[in-house]
Amino acid sequence: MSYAVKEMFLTLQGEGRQAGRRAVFVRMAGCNLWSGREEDRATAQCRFCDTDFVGLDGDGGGRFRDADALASAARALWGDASGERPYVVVTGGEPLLQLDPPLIDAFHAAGFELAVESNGTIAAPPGIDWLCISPKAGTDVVQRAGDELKLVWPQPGIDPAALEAWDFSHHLVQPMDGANRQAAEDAAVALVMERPRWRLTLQNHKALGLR
Ligand SMILES: C[S@@+](CC[C@H](N)C(=O)[O-])C[C@H]1O[C@@H](n2cnc3c(N)ncnc32)[C@H](O)[C@@H]1O
Ligand SMILES: Nc1nc2[nH]cc(C(=O)O)c2c(=O)[nH]1
Ligand code: SF4
Ligand SMILES: [Mg+2]
Repeated sequence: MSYAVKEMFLTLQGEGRQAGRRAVFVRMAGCNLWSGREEDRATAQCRFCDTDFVGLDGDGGGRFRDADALASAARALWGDASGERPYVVVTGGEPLLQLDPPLIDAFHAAGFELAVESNGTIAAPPGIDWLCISPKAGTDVVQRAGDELKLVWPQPGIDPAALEAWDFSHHLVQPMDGANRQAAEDAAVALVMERPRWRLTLQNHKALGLR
């Protein structure tokens, strides 16, 4: 099958337990919880998105005819830096709309360790090396196991205590960026102080002016 990619770039992973790590980001186009159009935001299932995932027009974006073409473009972005296994983060949009077993195999064949950032409403295929799930209030999260659960906070309608029962190695809380970011940071710190299972994660790339 072919793959619709908004953009592809080399940066540092900004968020979560792998923050600070050199990574190729592959941002898949499209999401199942929002059209990506501002006029639809107020009625979308996910209303706080900080990302443009519409179209194929970003740097390194396009329609890739098959899995090998996409994986080798990502591998070229990594370059010849040695000493660590190349690391790719597939995000979006919602990457599990498109990430299928042939693409997972192609990333591995290209030498990558594969991380995925997903909203958890689509079951993850096997073979992902690092799975981050970020639940959205009011949605049916079917993927309740993985490596890290990244809760954007505050989200009325989500009970952090209930999420502690899900099968994740790390429980992270990330302040919601937007008009109320200061209040969101305060709320995220308060959650950690109340429930020590949770650790704070900040969006380092934004503070650093990276993508
Ligand atoms: C743009 S989403 C793409 C992956 C997937 N659709 C998801 O939601 O997990 C990447 C990450 O950014 C987080 N995110 C989106 N908007 C945010 C915001 N306004 N503040 C903080 N994190 C946000 C998401 O929760 C997710 O963890
Ligand atoms: N540097 C950087 N780190 C990130 N971690 C998760 C991101 C995402 O949008 O999925 C992201 C992103 O957009 N940029
Ligand atoms: S699910 Fe992810 S990509 Fe989709 S609108 Fe929400 S944050 Fe954005
Ligand atoms: Mg982002």
